[in-house]
Amino acid sequence: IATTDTLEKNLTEWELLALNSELNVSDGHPRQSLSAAQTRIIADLPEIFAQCGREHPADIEREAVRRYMSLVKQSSYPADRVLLCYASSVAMEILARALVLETNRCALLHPTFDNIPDLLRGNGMEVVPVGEEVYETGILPDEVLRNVGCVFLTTPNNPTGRVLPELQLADIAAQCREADVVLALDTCFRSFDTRAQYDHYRVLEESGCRWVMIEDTGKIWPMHELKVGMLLHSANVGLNLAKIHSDILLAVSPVIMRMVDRLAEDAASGGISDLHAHIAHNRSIVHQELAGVPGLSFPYSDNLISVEVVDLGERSAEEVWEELRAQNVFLLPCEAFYWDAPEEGAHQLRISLARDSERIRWAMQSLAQVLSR
Ligand SMILES: N=C(N)NC[C@@H](O)CC(=O)C(=O)O
Repeated sequence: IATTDTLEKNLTEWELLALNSELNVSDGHPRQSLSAAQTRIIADLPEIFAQCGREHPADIEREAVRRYMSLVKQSSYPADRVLLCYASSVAMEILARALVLETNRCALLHPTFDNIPDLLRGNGMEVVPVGEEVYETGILPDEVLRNVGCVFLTTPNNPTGRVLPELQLADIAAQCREADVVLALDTCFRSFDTRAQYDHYRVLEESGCRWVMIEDTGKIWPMHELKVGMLLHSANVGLNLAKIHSDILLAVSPVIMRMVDRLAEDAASGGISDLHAHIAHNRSIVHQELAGVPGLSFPYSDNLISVEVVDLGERSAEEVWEELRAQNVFLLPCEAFYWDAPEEGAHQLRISLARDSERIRWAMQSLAQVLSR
């Protein structure tokens, strides 16, 4: 029985319930222990803080962005068209505020994390769904393309992990160019999947379409929300993004930017492959611990991002969530990812894999025990 506090929750409100709990495998923010190299970087924060008093912020920002983009192999990013934000959701809010001055309808990938449609709708936009099949076909439905001012795609997608391949990006960008529609990409999870690391900016710039890209360090490193969102755009985007950005902030902290620089440097010299191995190991723990439970399935098996979805078959995800909550274990019900057809997620729970492995094991042992009742 859904208690009053579980009705009509957005995903982040579900995640808030888990935030101060013993076993939070709900939100996709990294909470695993630091590596030795990351511990050294944190120990250097006093020196990093002192450097920020001696160096120009622009130099620190430029170097950190360069290092991050090098890590995710984006060599053609426009270094002079980067707006830094406190979070990728701030970048999304800026985009939504700019878009609504030119169009009142946006096409958005379905399913995806619900703060995206909520931010668009909160700015007065109507949001129409586009299925993940466009990641295979590279073809946007004409009835969609002719009736929106923006197409917004998440790649890798959350929670499915589906990646928009290079050829399909090129085809979609060409369609957006021809229809004079802004193409926006949210790539928050791209560091987990090398299939999402072809040079997107070269493809976008070559297409000539009006494009906006959102990058995010918040899903990569366990920095207690010390992170940066990046909003990049084409020269011809024709949206007053910089002006709206200036309404919202002057600058992100150079301390965070220098920290990101150091973390990206370590990641490029082995840290990111260690992270991939850790996530893969945690995914295998999920599959091992649930192997004996009848009626379950993992619908997104080729997913490489730091989450895993389990389909409970006939079982209600919210009822199982409640039983787990009684044991202080928190997963994430998936209904709200399916923002245009919630029933499609009514039997799915998402597990965040960016945790220490024993926590994943405990949480899955609790889930197996609840499901075998
Ligand atoms: N602004 C919001 N609502 N942030 C939450 C978001 O970062 C969590 C997320 O993306 C995930 O759990 O997969």
